[in-house]
Formats: sequence, C-alpha cells, structure tokens
Amino acid sequence: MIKLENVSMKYKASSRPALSGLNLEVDKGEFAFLIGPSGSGKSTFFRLLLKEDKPTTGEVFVGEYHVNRLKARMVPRLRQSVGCVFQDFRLLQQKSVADNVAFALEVIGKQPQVIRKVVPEVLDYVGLSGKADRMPNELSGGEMQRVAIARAIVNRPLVLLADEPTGNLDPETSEEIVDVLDRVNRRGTTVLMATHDRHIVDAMRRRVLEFDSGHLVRNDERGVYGIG
Ligand SMILES: Nc1ncnc2c1ncn2[C@@H]1O[C@H](COP(=O)(O)OP(=O)(O)OP(=O)(O)O)[C@@H](O)[C@H]1O
Repeated sequence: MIKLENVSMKYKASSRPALSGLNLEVDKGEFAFLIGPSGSGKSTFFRLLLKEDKPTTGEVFVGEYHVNRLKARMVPRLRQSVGCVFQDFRLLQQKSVADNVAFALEVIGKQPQVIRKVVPEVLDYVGLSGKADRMPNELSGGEMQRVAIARAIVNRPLVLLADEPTGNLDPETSEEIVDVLDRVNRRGTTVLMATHDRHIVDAMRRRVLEFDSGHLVRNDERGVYGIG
C-alpha cells in the first residue's frame, strides 16, 4: 500500500536531511503511529506521500501510484486517494459543517444528488448528525476535528494521514477522535497518525514508527510510546 525505498529528503534551506535512508512498508488496512521529537521528519514523510515535496533520492509508492515519478496531471488523483487531517482543523470558516464536507465532493465533480445523499451519511458516521447547519465557529474543537475527518474520508480514500490530530484537544476529546479514526481504519482505510500523545499510543498498541533526526529508529508491530 505504502512503500518507501531508500528515501532521503533535504530541504534547500536546510543543511541536514529531514529524512535519511528511509525504508518502510505499510500494508493496506494498517493503523500506524508516527512518533519522535519535533523536527524528526514526520510531517516531511507525509509531504512526500502527497507529492507536496519530492525526495532527494529514493522511491515512494502509494497504492497504485509511483509518487516520485507521477506526472503533474495525475497528482490530483493521488491526493483524492490520500485524505488528510491536521492539528488546526483547516475548515472553511465561511461554510457550514455540511458545506465544508460537500465542498470536497464538489471540487472533484460529484453530482449534486450524490452529494445530498453522502454528506448526511458521513456526518452521521463521525457523530455529527444534527450539526450539519452549524458554522465552524459554533463548534467545539472535537467537533471541528470530526468535520475535518468527515471531509477527509467522504471520498473513501485509501489512506488517511492525520498530523497531530489531537494536538489541540483535551485528553477525553482526544480519545473520542482516536475512536473515530479507529472506526475509519476498521472500515479498511490505512491510517497514519503523527502524535506526541503517549497515552493514545500506549492504549492502542498499533504499529509504531519512531523517527529521530530524519532516521526511522523503531518499527514495532504492536508498539508503545517508549521511555523517551
Ligand atoms: N520548508 C522547510 N524548509 C527547510 N527545512 C524544513 C522545512 N520543513 C521542515 N524542515 C526541517 O526538516 C526537518 C524535519 O521537519 P518535520 O516538519 O518533518 O518534523 P516533524 O517530525 O513533523 O516535527 P513536529 O513534531 O514539530 O511536527 C526539521 O529539521 C525541519 O527544520
């Protein structure tokens, strides 16, 4: 599903590589945590999967896509297969909950009758039924993240990338959000979640990919956060 072969990446503005000699495979349907100190390369890894940056050396594969060789006109297709959520939610503030989700379908040309059917289903799935007409500023942080997840999964991506999705949430709300991600994963979507939250990692016991200074230093099948 996701495969990296000998991937290194150095930003032009930086003297040392953000990722070095990365070899990694994540299978379809896995749930993996990316952990490691700030600046260790987790977000860079996500950027390579989305072709927002390209590796300095090495090969990147996501599903059927050979990402580093992908033609520019195919990049939107890749990105339809890879949903993303972030710590800061990134909702469209002028649009309602339902319209935030609908927009993700409109931009890829889905028919209005499909959108009318699918949006309430996905809002129900993430626990937001009854909130469709709220504006983002009328939501709690946990609810905003549910909207972001709904928007990311409405097109049934192969992979969901979650970059510190609980970074702005209290512990109880964080657990609820991880429950939603777990359900998305059980439906068959591969989930990669970057996090600094040891409690979540220890409670879930899923694959743990630990980065340090751009190196993958640990790849445990059912890991814990560790002693660091
Ligand atoms: N646009 C950029 N230009 C130059 N260097 C960058 C850029 N983005 C990231 N870096 C550097 O690349 C390295 C890896 O950063 P990255 O953002 O991938 O880390 P991270 O593990 O996601 O950190 P955090 O936990 O804080 O999100 C760091 O040394 C960082 O300073």
